[in-house]
Amino acid sequence: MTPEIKNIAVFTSGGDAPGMNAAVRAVVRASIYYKKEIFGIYRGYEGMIENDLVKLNARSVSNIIQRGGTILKSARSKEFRTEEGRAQAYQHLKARHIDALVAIGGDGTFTGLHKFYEEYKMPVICIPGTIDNDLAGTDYTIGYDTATNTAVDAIDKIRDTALSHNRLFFIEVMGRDSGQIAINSGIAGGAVAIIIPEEETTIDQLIEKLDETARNNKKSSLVVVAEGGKSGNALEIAQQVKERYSYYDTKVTILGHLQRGGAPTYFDRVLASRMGVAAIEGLLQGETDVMVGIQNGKIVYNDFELTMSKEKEIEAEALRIAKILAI
Ligand SMILES: Nc1ncnc2c1ncn2[C@@H]1O[C@H](COP(=O)(O)OP(=O)(O)OP(=O)(O)O)[C@@H](O)[C@H]1O
Ligand SMILES: O=P(O)(O)OC[C@H]1O[C@](O)(CO)[C@@H](O)[C@@H]1O
Ligand SMILES: [Mg+2]
Repeated sequence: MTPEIKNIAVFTSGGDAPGMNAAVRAVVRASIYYKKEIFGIYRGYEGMIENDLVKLNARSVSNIIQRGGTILKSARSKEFRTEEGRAQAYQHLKARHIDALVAIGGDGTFTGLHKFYEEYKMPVICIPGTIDNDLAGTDYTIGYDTATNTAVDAIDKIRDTALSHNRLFFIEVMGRDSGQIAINSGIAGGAVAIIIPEEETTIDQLIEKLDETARNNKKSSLVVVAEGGKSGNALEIAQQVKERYSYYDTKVTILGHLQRGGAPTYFDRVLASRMGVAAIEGLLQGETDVMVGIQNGKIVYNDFELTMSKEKEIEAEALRIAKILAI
């Protein structure tokens, strides 16, 4: 029989994402509801290795549901990738009588958590908190909705200038190796082309599309580019297009980290609240080495292999309509 869980620790890891605070709040309050002690680890795996944790109570998470970033801070820890680093983290957790972990982060965070579980068999559960929405097994990750809305807002503003000056803008959005933000901000922002890592778009194809729409009387255009695409980043793509196609005055805007900040949308707050409660309930029911997910509106628990063995696909429907609408 698995020993009873009494002391739980929660942390945020990888890139911060809007809604992480709402998830921390839900984890803390659900733990207290189920009469468990709850601790917060600062700076993700880095804080675990450095024994940087504090006991939390219901008031520790007051007034954070609406805030971007993460009150627990976040980090990318090189040391946790090593056996020695993870051993040190385990020693500290053991000394503090921590007997279960809730991680809020992306694919990297879940990978580290899985390794830790395999080595020490401490019950662990992951909540997907990343703007990238790049985890299979969940329709949405916390922060993705907010980040995509931020991108759309920026695209709308750039459109004003594109229209006023008859320009072609390449707008780079975030998503390490993932076109999720790009595809949906591109559709919502009315992009003429959306370049994503999951689908090859050659410079020839892009110029052909721009030319076709220009012949259709289009005077300005927006191209949304996901970072890390096969044809290069937005600057490189824009340069290649500029060299061969001079119809437009071409500009590039990289949205960067502004997509990670800001108040979470209602969607991310509710998602984070549901997932936070589900993480604690799952742990207490014996779920371990799993990620909480949401599929067709219902909470699910997916094991590590299932989550990581497949790439999250871009919906074929989204790709199809993006092309139909760009004429
Ligand atoms: N293979 C691994 N082994 C051990 N730990 C890992 C591994 N991969 C990642 N981690 C740990 O997880 C941390 C977070 O991973 P990463 O930086 O990839 O961000 P993420 O969780 O994927 O979030 P995001 O992509 O949104 O920034 C890493 O800094 C590292 O400490
Ligand atoms: O600059 P940082 O913090 O390393 O993060 C950049 C990466 O983090 C992400 O935003 C995910 O949080 C990726 O899309 C991006 O490549
Ligand atoms: Mg990641």
